[in-house]
Amino acid sequence: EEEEVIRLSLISFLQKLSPGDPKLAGELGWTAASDPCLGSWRGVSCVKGTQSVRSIVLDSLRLNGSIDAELLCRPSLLAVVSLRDNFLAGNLPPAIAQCSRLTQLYLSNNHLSGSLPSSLSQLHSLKRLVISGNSFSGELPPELSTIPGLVTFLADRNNFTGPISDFDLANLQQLNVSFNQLAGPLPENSGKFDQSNFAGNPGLCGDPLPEKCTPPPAKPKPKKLSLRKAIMVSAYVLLGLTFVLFLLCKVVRKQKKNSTDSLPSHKIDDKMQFWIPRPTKDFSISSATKSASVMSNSLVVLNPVRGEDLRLEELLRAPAQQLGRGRFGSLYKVETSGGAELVVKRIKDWSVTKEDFERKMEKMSRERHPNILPVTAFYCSNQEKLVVYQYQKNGSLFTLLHENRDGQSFTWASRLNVMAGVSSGVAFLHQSPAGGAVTHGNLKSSNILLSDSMTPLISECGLTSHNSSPSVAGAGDQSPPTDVRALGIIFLELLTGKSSRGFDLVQWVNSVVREEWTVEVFDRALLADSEADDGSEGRMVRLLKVALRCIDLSPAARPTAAQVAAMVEELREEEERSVAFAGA
Ligand SMILES: Nc1ncnc2c1ncn2[C@@H]1O[C@H](COP(=O)(O)OP(=O)(O)OP(=O)(O)O)[C@@H](O)[C@H]1O
Repeated sequence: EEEEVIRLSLISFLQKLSPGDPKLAGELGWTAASDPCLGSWRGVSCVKGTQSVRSIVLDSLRLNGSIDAELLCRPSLLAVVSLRDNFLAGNLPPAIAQCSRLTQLYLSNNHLSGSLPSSLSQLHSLKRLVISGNSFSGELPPELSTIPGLVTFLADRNNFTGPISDFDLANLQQLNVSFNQLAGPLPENSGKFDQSNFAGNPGLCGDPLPEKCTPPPAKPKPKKLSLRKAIMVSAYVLLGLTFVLFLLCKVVRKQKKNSTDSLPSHKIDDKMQFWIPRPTKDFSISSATKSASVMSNSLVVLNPVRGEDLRLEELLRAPAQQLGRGRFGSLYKVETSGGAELVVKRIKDWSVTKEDFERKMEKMSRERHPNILPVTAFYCSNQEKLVVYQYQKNGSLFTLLHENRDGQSFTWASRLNVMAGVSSGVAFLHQSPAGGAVTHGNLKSSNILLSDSMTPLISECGLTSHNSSPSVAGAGDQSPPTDVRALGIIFLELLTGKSSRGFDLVQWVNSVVREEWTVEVFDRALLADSEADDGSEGRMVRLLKVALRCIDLSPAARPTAAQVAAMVEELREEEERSVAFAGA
């Protein structure tokens, strides 16, 4: 009964959010006949193992209606509501206080107006309230700051007026009230925030703003003058913004052009083709055929594939599909006549000698680690260096994060497992006991593959030279701290859900963190993850800090991969304990 009431309430809530689009509920799978907790309701997740809705995330859906809080608050354990980047209008109804378990409320970038209901202060569990970019007006209710657990309050770009001197900032970790019409002295403790969080309020004064509050109030100026000033300031701001926008457009256009220029070969060609069809000076099909018997003897099989007698000749003749052409050569998917699916990396332009290469491959075959993709076989002559791996049908971490179209969610716990696995694999490479460390040199999310059981496997280990001699091309790139930096970027991709291809992820994360908007960097999918409890968010922030240390500009300041692995493992164990505890 109760469940049905909740279902119908939520459907009506959604209908009121999108009055112009009656089909939306159906499109999102919100039907009275289906269960919100069985995964068919998009944007809804439930408390693990229960029928209780925990979060509702309906960002960027062009919703243009209004919020009916009474309908929204029916599920008694509702903790997260996110309706960002829509066109919602009307006010935030006082009945929002009925969502008594609410911890996070995100309403930024809508057209909401009216004053904030003071009943918000009854939300004792509220931790984050984000209402930036709306048209809210009136005073900020000071009671809001008495919610003990409130750590984030972002209300920039609204029309709030009046004083905020009664605000208690002791517990707040993130605050932004910039670009409103607030006035008067700033509250105590404001100095712990950057002044940009108060900017754009001409009437505010006191630390950290440059305007001092001490001088007696100046004679009130005639209204006309201040209006003129305001118009002038707005004109300047508008002019500035237009200029910045213009620059941004240019940069984006340039980046787009660069990325298409430099990566045409990443397009996967579906046509099956013979994979060494082009006769080259040193190596042609005819020369390959002529010496095939010699060559088949020299394919070194390190990890036999069951039921297959792998021979070079067959590899060369098998139909192949080019998967990519990267910095270190081309990659082909090959299917043998016995049905084995393999990939062959054909290494090009590589300065390492045949002996070095063989030594490296054999060393890699002795050193096994659960997160390192083993080399199946390799071939090495003066003209060709080939490395054969098993094809991993679950693809790479890059694909899973950035090209996963079937909406299957990549949970916080699995991301944490990937981070633990990858850092442990890199630490192993760097410390490998069997004579000399190996640096990867080309670590990135497309080189992390996922096994059948979704275990992360680092591919292409030992393919780059770790010789630090400056005479080796690109050797400057190849040091353990460079791998650690790459590890940091992979962590950032996992935490933000954003790709670092054609996008300066590091710069973006740094800018968001500098503005003290830390939580805004996280992937929204993580927000909706029903298994991620309140403690998980703290662990996300700690991992973000680990990632930021990994990408420190000074290589000497970065932690070692082993230290990273230990930190991640600790967080992973904590997460497991908390899930076990919650389930108990
Ligand atoms: N063993 C494998 N199984 C399945 N897919 C793979 C395997 N190895 C690589 N891939 C995928 O094939 C694609 C092409 O790989 P390739 O190594 O050529 O590209 P890259 O990683 O971008 O370049 P590079 O490593 O040379 O810098 C990538 O998306 C990669 O994730």
